Amino acid sequence: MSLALYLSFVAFAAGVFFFVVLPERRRASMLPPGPPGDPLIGHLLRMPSAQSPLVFHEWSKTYGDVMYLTVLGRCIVILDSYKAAVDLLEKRSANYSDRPKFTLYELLGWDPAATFLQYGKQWNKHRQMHQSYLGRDKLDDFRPFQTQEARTLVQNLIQCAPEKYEDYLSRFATGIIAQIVAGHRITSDDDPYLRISKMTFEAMSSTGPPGNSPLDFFPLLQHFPPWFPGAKHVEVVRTWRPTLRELHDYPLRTVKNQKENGEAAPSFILENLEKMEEGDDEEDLKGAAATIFGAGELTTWSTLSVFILAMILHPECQAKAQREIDSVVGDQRLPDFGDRQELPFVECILQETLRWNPGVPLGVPHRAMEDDIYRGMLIPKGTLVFSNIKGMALDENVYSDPTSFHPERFLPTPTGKGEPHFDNVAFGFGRRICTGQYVAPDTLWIAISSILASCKITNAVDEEGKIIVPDALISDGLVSHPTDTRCVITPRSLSVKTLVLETV
Ligand code: HEM
Repeated sequence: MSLALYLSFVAFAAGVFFFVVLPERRRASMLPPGPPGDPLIGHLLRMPSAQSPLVFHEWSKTYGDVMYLTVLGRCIVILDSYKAAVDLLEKRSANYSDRPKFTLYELLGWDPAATFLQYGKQWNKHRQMHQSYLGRDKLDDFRPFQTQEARTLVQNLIQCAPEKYEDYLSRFATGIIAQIVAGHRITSDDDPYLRISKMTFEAMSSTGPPGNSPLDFFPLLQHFPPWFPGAKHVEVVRTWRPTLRELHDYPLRTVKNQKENGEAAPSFILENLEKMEEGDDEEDLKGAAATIFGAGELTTWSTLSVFILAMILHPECQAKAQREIDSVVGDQRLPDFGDRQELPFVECILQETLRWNPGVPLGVPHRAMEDDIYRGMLIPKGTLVFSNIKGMALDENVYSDPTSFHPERFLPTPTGKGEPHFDNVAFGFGRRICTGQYVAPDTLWIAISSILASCKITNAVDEEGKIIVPDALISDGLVSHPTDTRCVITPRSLSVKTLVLETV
């Protein structure tokens, strides 16, 4: 080898070392702490297969509230404290308001959907549509039908067989969303919205949470046959896409017809149809409406199921809330929104339900648009940032005895512990915060207060007469749902039963 060649080789090696290896090492040394991973695949084999929010929370006790993982080269940060989530997702929202690309969900037909759209013009348009219809100033418009649906819910609960309770809780959630989106009131079991929403639920159950399938990691797999390893979701897409498209098409088609016939009730779709201008794409309205179904239904239903589970396991809380309702509302009527301020313990039950088992325990991932430095740690561009909402609920620095269901924690001291309400955590953070953040608590409150006022929730018994105590287990997935809510729901008294059945 000539000297010149040798020197060029040394110069090249030194260049690589100083300009590539050293900066990479320096970057790697600045990454947030996390459990050790494997070469190339990172934490793929170490990712929890179940109850990931709880496992991440345990890991955070060793690695801190900003924890770093990688899976097949994809960087992931888990935020396990409210402070870190606010510091990054709210205070630095200009950098953290993007979402990763959810290839499987897009192919399934969730396109365009505000929840999954990347940060930009189209997301902004959808967000504006949601905010202007679901804003705090619109709550009074929804309260009459929320109240009516809550009355129907208790009528159904006290008359149906126990195995139908979950169906009626789900129907209540669908009923509210159908009213918001399409001005439609559900009155029969074979309502098209019930059918579409049931099928949508089945579709989502067969895919798992967004961003988790091999298609999301390797989008090219969409072009492979379903038998190819990792491409089985191609078949799932084929099976379920028509259902998802029906969820997009049916509401707009129906409201348009009603509008032409002068029969359309006020709704999200009607308001936006009337605002539509030349050149506006109907697909945007379809997507924005379907997203309200997708994001608002299961979350509301699951939270109500958590409430039922809590009441089965904590009859003392149920009795205390009922005493409060009796003293404020009496037994001649059911609670309405005008009573909310006077019922602090019912409010605590709502907050504790949101905290004890948050509906969306790992949030929906945000995506860092540029490199960022936080507390001296590097969060690389492209990192998926998860808020561990469940972890925040279990933060012992904020909530005493956090695994217990203890609504009094929110009451001011000395009666309670003055701990912070959970509705500023449960709905996420920053510019991507849930657009149902105002309407959802109202829906939940009127359902919870109506159930407490009129129903007694007790343990079911098995064939041998033994009391069934459900495990407080929660399903995995984007939205978590109690796995066992077996109970018996009866009217609190004969007079309440008459009142409920006569109230429309
Ligand atoms: C108990 C009920 C609910 C819970 C716990 C919940 C929770 C959440 C959470 C944690 C997020 C992610 C926020 C983030 O990225 O930081 C979210 C997003 C979203 N939620 Fe909800 N939600 C509920 C009900 C609703 C309802 C009733 C609606 C509509 C009426 C709704 C519409 C949305 C939408 C559109 C997004 C995506 C926002 C975006 O990406 O810009 N949610 N929700």
